[in-house]
Amino acid sequence: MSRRRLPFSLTLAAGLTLAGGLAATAVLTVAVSRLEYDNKALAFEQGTGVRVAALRQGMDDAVEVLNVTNQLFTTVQPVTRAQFHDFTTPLLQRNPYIRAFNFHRVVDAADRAAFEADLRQFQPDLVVREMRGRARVAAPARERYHVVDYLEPMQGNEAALGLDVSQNHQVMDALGRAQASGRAALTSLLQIAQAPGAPSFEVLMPVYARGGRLLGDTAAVVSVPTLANATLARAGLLDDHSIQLKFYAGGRADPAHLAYASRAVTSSEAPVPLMSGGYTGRALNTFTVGGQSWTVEAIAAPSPWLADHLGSTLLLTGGVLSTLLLCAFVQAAGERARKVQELVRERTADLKLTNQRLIDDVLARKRTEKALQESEQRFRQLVAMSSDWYWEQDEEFRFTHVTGDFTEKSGIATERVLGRRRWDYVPALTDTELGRDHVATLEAHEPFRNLEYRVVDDNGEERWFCINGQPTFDETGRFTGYRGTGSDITARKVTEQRVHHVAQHDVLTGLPNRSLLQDRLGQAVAYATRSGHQVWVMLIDLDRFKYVNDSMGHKAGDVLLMTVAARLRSSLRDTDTVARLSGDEFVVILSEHHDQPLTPDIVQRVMDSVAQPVMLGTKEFFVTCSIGVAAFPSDGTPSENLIEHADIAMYRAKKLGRNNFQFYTPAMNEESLERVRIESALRNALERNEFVLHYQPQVDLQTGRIVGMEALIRWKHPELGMVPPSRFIGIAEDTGLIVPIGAWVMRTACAQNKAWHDAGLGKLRVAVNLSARQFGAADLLPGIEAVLGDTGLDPSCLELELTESLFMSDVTPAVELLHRMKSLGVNLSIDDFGTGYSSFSYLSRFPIDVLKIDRSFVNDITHDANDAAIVASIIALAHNLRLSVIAEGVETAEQLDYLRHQGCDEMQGYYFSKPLPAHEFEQLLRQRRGLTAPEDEPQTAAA
Ligand SMILES: Nc1nc2c(ncn2[C@@H]2O[C@H](COP(=O)(O)O[C@H]3[C@@H](O)[C@H](n4cnc5c(=O)[nH]c(N)nc54)O[C@@H]3COP(=O)(O)O)[C@@H](O)[C@H]2O)c(=O)[nH]1
Repeated sequence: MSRRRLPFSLTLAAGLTLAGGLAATAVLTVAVSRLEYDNKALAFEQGTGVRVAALRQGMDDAVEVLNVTNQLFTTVQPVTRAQFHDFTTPLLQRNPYIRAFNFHRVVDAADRAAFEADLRQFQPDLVVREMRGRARVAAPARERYHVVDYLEPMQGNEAALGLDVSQNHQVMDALGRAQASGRAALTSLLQIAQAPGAPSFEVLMPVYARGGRLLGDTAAVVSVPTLANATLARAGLLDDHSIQLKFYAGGRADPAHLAYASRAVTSSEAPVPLMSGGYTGRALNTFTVGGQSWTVEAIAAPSPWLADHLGSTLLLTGGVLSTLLLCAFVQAAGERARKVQELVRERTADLKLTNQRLIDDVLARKRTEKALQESEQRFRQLVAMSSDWYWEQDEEFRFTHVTGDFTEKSGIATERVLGRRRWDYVPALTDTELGRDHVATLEAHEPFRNLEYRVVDDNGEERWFCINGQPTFDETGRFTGYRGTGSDITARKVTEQRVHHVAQHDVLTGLPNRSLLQDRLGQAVAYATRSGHQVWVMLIDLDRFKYVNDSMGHKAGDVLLMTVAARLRSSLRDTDTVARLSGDEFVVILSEHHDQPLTPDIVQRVMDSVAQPVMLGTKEFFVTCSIGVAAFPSDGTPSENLIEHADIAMYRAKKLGRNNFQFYTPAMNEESLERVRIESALRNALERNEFVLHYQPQVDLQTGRIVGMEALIRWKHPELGMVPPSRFIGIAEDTGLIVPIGAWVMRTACAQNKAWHDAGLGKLRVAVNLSARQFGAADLLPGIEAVLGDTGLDPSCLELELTESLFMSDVTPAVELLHRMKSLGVNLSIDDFGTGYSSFSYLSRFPIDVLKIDRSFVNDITHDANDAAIVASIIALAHNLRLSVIAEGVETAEQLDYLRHQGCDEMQGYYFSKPLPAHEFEQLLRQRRGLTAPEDEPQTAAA
């Protein structure tokens, strides 16, 4: 069998079987189909012949009946009406297709009247008539008439009585033919007056008198459909519709002369279209009766295709199915053969491959054995060279072998190990989760990697080992123990511990850093939650540390921090945590124990320990701190906010003058939030141009004239509204924002003053507040110089207001700085004088020009003798030192009066005017308003 394949995986043999089978089926089907057609044609031909013969017989029978009737007139002369009736009545009953028998009598013109009179016994007024169109009219006078005289049956045929047919060509033509042939003759199809629409013909035979004279003729009116149905019924074919018959008068199938048509198969009886297409035969037969030709058209009724081709269809179906089955069988047989061949081929290839592999395996095994020997040798050499050792254990995890240099590498004698389990000589292993996991791993016979544990070696020194192990099994799969390697990782561990310590501790002080602090805080909170005890978090911030750092150098700052760290540590219990958060900020975690309750004394103790004098170089230095305390859970602080709340409390402590401690309260949080809000808005205020300056006049008490003004900043915030300086100056100082803001104030105030000078409004002096941060800024002097240079303001018209606190820490550098400022030509004044240290000694060393008496003293001079005395003393002191004095916060005439009497030089206060926007202040100048002279009091010009 060929192995070639046809498309769609059909084998060639199956393809040939399919093609041959289908071809044979086709040939046989065509042959059988042809036979079926021939049978059908023969049956049609026979059926047609039977039907034509039956019809012809019917016609002949009709002629014969007429011949019988005509015999009556030949035999009996004259025949009476009654005789005619008696003779024809049984004939009519036997032959229902005969509609009527007639006797056409020949009537001469002379006999017409008598004839008509005779007829009137049947119908009154009857005359000889003829057909004109569809109407019957009296026949006109003619030589001879051919009138219907006897008529049977009369009933239903009355219309024909007395009818002259001499003008009817068909009747007269048939009569002529009958006379000529001596045999009955047929008319063609007639329309009968009494039955219009029913195709009929007449068969006629002449009647002669004994002398040979024509008396008339006998006629039978025959209904063709009745005749045809009767004859077909007689032949048993009336209900057989396999052939439709059409019966025409004449020699051809002319529809105009159709006399009869048998019933055709209706549409409901027709075969369904899919099955239609059977035999379609048609045949024409012509015969002559009574001298008249008749044509019969036979049409085979449509029949289902399947009925006509049942045999061939079955043959085709059977042939195709058999072919397909045979084809499938051949295909399956072919497939099976092919698979067997493929299998044989694959098996052969597999065998070859297996064989090759066996050969390769043998070679590989030899190579492996050799490599193993080499590897073993290398391994021994490597182990000897490396810092690792190799070990083996039995199925009970007892050491059975360690490499020779184990003791040298591990510091442990082999006797301490062999025959024992690992945890026998490292008992701590079973006390830890790591050790317990390890034992579980061994019992599960699973490999393990990088197990690190601590060992004490034979010299009592702590070492760290790292081991890896692999379970071993014999050839039956039984567990036989473990083997693996070990190494001494002590050096790495020490380094790791160092790194870990560094990562969690502050390098300078050695205290825990922020990261470790968080761990400890978590533990403390967990303990407090479990035990129901308190945890206090203290945030400690050194007061004025920045000053030490800036003025004495970072080394001094570091010494201070280390000293404070040591003091904090020693003032607390070992169980408390002291951590350095950042810079000069420390955090202490105090955990309460049932025998050691937490009290504010502990906080005070911490403060006291910090406040001890510190030697920085050769100088003794006093440092204080501010402490905020947050308590968990008593003050409601969530654990994650403890440091934050301690910070808020610490800030409050700072605000309250430093060197004190505060416990956190929720109200502080509000302040803190407000502070955060202000702080974030403040950062953008300058660039958004939200600041303006107001100017408050300073008035000479002798002349009553405005001699200067203090520039006071105002912040117009789009949402917060007008924010007073008391709400943001402190924050600006803390955040350092005061430096750029202060620079803006100085530049704006100088520019404005110069503009008023240029406008001819007097050579006024403008006072600008200088904050601590500005005072400490490195670019203070160049900044002032630049402003004066840029605005062109005379330096003597600028006054810088400083507070005493700026010089309190270390006077010497402050004096130097003031001298350098003074050398620029500006005026210097001490603001809020009397509220700070007010050390008279430094006043003599400072190059200042003005003392500004704080408004808290001025406020009470009229009803507090002390304040009045202080104010008088300040004025006297200033004058002694050749300083000018200005009193601020003057609100009443009484205050003004007292100040004047004490010789105060100038005043500033609501009594004369509140701080005013620039344009309003300018109006004041233009109006040249001033205080009235002392003798003219009360004054006139409060704003
Ligand atoms: N570093 C800077 N500090 C500034 C600047 N502008 C203002 N400030 C400081 O803010 C504090 C509050 O100032 P302010 O609300 O403007 O109050 C000043 C006057 O309005 C007020 N004053 C003046 N006369 C009277 C009075 O008769 N009665 C009364 N109750 N208050 C009065 O005193 C404030 C001026 O004080 P002082 O500076 O001490 O002369 C305040 O400390 C400002 O210093 C700035 O630009 N930079």
